[in-house]
Parts: sequence; structure tokens; C-alpha cells
Amino acid sequence: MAKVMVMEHPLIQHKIGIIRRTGTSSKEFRELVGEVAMFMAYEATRDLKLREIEIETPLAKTKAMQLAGKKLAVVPILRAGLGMVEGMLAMIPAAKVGHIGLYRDPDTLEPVEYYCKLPADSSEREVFVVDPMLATGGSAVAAIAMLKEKGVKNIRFLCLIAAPEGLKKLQETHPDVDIYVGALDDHLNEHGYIVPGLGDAGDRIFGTK
Ligand SMILES: O=P(O)(O)OC[C@H]1O[C@H](OP(=O)(O)OP(=O)(O)O)[C@H](O)[C@@H]1O
Ligand SMILES: O=c1cc[nH]c(=O)[nH]1
Ligand SMILES: [Mg+2]
Repeated sequence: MAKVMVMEHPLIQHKIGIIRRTGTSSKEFRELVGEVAMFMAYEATRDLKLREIEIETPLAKTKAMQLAGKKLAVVPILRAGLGMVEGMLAMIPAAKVGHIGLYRDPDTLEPVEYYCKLPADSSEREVFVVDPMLATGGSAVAAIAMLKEKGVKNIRFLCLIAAPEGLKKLQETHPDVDIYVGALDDHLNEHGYIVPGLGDAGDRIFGTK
């Protein structure tokens, strides 16, 4: 079964507390989503493999560590996932970036696909799928299925806020995908919004409502 890691770091919890507030402006919201994504990238890369190499400092030859495993890619689910990309890249600047376009139909709550462009060698990479919100789980499940259809095998999912319903669906559908959650919320309302949540992440990042 997939590993679920709910972030405990006080800085993450503090920043998510500000992000949630109605009075937080789009500018602050965007900045804080980026900062939380950066901290989450740090947590989600803890188990990357290292190898020992020999280097030369100005004073002596010595052994040093170097990342040894697969190359990395960040794949935001459009639109709201875009808000997490810069923060992720601040921690893993050499990662390639793919994009998956999905929106949730407001009536059926089913994800509708409209775009997919991935790095050519994605199947060789460790892929970090990012989206601030995991609500019903439909979008994350569909995005990960799209990646698997293209041969991607190593996938992790990162979100700022998850509902228990979405977490369960993602775990059950993709048990091989580790999930990193900023905060685990209480429930979904009748419109599929996370409660207490933060509202519509895309609208708040881009100021579209
Ligand atoms: O778990 P789910 O029930 O699928 O809901 C979560 C999805 O809903 C939001 O996107 P939205 O459809 O609002 O698109 P947007 O990012 O373009 O605003 C969010 O960013 C997720 O992608
Ligand atoms: O609470 C929610 C649920 C889905 N998408 C959002 O942006 N927010
Ligand atoms: Mg939205």
C-alpha cells in the first residue's frame, strides 16, 4: 500500500494556516503556496539514493555524496498545480517539467482532460505530480493513470490539502504511489469542496474569481 506522509513541520502548518484564510490576497497566496511546495519537496526527496564519489577541494582529495538514482521530473496538474512548480524547482533545479491539463466538471465532479506534454524520457524519471488540492481524488487518479499509460513507473504525489475521500481513492487506485500531504482535512461538502480547505485553489492563485 502507498505510503502517506502528512507534513508535521511547524513552518508548513503555519504557512498553510495563512493560505486558508479568506483575507489572504492572491499575491500572498501564490507566494505561500510556492514556499510550502519548497518545504514539501524537501520532505518528499528525503529517500533519494546517493552514491559516494571522489572529489578534490582546494585542500585535499575527499569523498562526497552525489544523487545517484533516477533523474527527476515535476508534473503539475493544470491550472492550480502550476503554483507549486517554482517551489519544487527551488529544491530540485535540474528536474524537467511536464504538464497535465485537467479540470473538474462542476456538475459531475469528473476530471476532463485537455492537455498532456511530458519530458521525452519521463519513463526513466522519478516523477513528482503536484496539485494543491486532493478532493474527490478524480483529478489525481486520472493524471497518474495518464502518466502510467506513457510508461512512467516511479510516481509520487504532493498536495497541500487532502480530503479523506480523495486520499482513500488515490491510495486504493494507485497503491504504488507515495503521497505527501500538507494537511489532512475533515470532509468534502456537497459540491466536492474540501472543508475547511481554502476554497478554489486555481482561482485564488490566479485571481480569477
Ligand atoms: O480531487 P478532485 O475532486 O478531482 O478535485 C481536485 C482538483 O480540482 C482543482 O482543479 P480545478 O478543476 O478547479 O481546475 P483549475 O486548477 O484549472 O482551477 C484542483 O486543483 C484539483 O486539480
Ligand atoms: O476544495 C477544493 C476542491 C477542489 N478544488 C479546489 O480548488 N478546492
Ligand atoms: Mg479550480
